[in-house]
Amino acid sequence: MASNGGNNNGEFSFNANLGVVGRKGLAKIQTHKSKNGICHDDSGPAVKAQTIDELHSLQKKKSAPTTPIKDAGQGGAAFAAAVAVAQAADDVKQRQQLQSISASLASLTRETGPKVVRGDPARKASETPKAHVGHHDYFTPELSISDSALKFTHVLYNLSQAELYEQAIKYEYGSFITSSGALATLSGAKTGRSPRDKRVVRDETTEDELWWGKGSPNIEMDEHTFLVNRERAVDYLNSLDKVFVNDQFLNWDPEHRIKVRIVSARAYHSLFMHNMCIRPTPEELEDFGTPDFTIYNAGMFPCNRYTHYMTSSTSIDLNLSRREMVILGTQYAGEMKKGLFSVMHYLMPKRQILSLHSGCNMGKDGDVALFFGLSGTGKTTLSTDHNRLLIGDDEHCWSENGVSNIEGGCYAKCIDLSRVKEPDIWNAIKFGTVLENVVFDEHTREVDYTDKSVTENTRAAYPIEYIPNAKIPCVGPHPKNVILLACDAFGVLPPVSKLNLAQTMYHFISGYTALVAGTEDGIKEPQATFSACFGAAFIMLHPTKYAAMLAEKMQKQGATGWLVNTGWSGGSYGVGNRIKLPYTRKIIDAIHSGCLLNATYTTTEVFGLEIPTAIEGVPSEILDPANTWSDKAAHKETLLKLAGLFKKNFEVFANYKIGKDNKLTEGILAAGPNF
Ligand SMILES: Nc1ncnc2c1ncn2[C@@H]1O[C@H](COP(=O)(O)OP(=O)(O)OP(=O)(O)O)[C@@H](O)[C@H]1O
Ligand SMILES: O=C([O-])CC(=O)C(=O)O
Ligand SMILES: [Ca+2]
Ligand SMILES: [Mn+2]
Repeated sequence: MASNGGNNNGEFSFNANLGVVGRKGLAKIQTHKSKNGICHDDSGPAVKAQTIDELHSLQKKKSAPTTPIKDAGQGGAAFAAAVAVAQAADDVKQRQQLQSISASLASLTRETGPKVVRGDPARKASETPKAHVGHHDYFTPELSISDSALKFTHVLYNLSQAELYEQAIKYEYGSFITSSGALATLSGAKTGRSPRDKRVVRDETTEDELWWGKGSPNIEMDEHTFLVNRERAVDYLNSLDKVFVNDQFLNWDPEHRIKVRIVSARAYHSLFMHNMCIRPTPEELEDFGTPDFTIYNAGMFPCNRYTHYMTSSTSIDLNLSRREMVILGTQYAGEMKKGLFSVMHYLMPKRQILSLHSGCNMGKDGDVALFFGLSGTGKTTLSTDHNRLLIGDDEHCWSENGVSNIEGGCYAKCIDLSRVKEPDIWNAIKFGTVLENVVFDEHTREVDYTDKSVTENTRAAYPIEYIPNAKIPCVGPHPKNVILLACDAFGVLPPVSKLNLAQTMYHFISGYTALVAGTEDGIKEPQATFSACFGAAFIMLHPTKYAAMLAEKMQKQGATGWLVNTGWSGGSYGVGNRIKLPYTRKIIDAIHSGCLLNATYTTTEVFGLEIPTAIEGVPSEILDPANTWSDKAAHKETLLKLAGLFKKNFEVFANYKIGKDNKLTEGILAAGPNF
């Protein structure tokens, strides 16, 4: 620098002699003239465009037509005619699609739905491929009697992951691409579900069918209030520049597939559901028709606190007869996933199919295992097993045909995620995956999975095929093993126990887990949670209905029940430690292989659980918790305390009949702790 521009003082200056800046202004730059005297910037071939806009329009080609062109003969005229027919059919279908979306978005008090247009309102006219400007690109209802009906609603319909990334990054505050290619998003003020804001319309039908009252997750609301909230959500969505619409499926069993439509305000929500529901093929989408169920997700837009029943600014409202759900005042995407799960908990039992809050995988020989458990107990972690085929991680159906996954994706907890311990989940966090509420380095975009700054409930939502050994289609034969997972922070339940049918039912109905409450200081006592059927927040009928179905199916198929404690060992939280994941995996391996079925067992006091004396790869002394506590008196005291909590919880079920005869009921009541 100093040699060609510096002066003696080390300051920077221009030297006029160098010809860069002259006193009379800029010096002329000499260019080499070519033979004909015309100057060229480059020597490559020219682009086939006259303008910048035209150049950009060349970048994207129209997606392949989804209607297969049949009878396309060799002759040019015949081919052209076939193309025209196919295009006309395409036009009709696309117009029907838009009409259906307009109907979904219709206000119930106005005559017609909004005018809907396909595509991003920000899309430049010049970017619109010519072929797209057919009459199917928009849908205008006949009547326009209000200002809101005059406005167009832009619909971003079943966008791809890449398109949704662009939408999120351009328009949604808090969206970033992480170093592994996942989309990091923030779910806003809510980083978990709001069960106390979930309401169900109580009408003549649901009055008798559903479980109401103490212990039930179904908080009632009336039809009118539902319609008020529905109108609020629909008006909000129609007031936006654009809405996202996903048309997808639930349930891999083709006989019992449900068509769902999700209307949402955020690309994050659309991408989440794209990953979590079953993705239709282009052909299936063309013939989608009218959805069986529709979600209106208004996200951050709150409910009106002056509306009857509203006790916060969040409301998640389910109307089974209208087959609709409205979400107001929460952006937590899990509400959509679990809202649809509630719907399945209503629809499937009506068809004699059992809906299950469980993970599911299958061995190479076709042996299927279910993993029940409350949030954080290990359904996703343990069903994702490199040696087995993953059928699904969270929601399944058990029918006469066997098992089927309800979803098309997985939703893994990410807190303290380790590449070594959970390699398949780690590798699934790549392009297309939604990463909720994680913290990352501002420069490298490297995620720090140990960071709980936003929440402890950090999550990754990815399509199931991101797990290399996913079983696609996600169906399997009848289960051989039914594993009940409990994360016992009291540290008194054995790492594994073999259950008889009555015990399996007892623990299924109890639905126990105990986690350490939150991350607040000073909490030393684990908090026991009992959630019937390991998913009380999602069931719609009385727990005994699901329990009776499970008992019947397990009995018929000869499935074995197991209770696995993925929680504490060697003392309660604070003294002991969480059982090492590799040990739990060894225990699960022994269940799958059949080894554990033929092991030697002893029976524990109080809970009367059968525990094995040895398992390959697991230190034998940890198999009986009584051995691992140094303070024996504290162990006995804690054991009795937990047994008391079980007993108290089960009192409400004592008056219910389970199954066809009373034998099962009596057996189940006797299968609990004895002290
Ligand atoms: N011994 C263990 N067994 C299973 N999981 C363990 C164990 N020790 C630690 N963990 C951790 O516990 C968590 C289990 O979470 P997981 O996502 O599997 O829960 P889940 O049952 O699928 O819950 P949800 O229904 O909320 O999705 C994971 O973060 C896992 O790493
Ligand atoms: O629903 C959620 O947000 C997470 C989940 O899977 C559960 O709680 O069972
Ligand atoms: Ca899970
Ligand atoms: Mn779950």
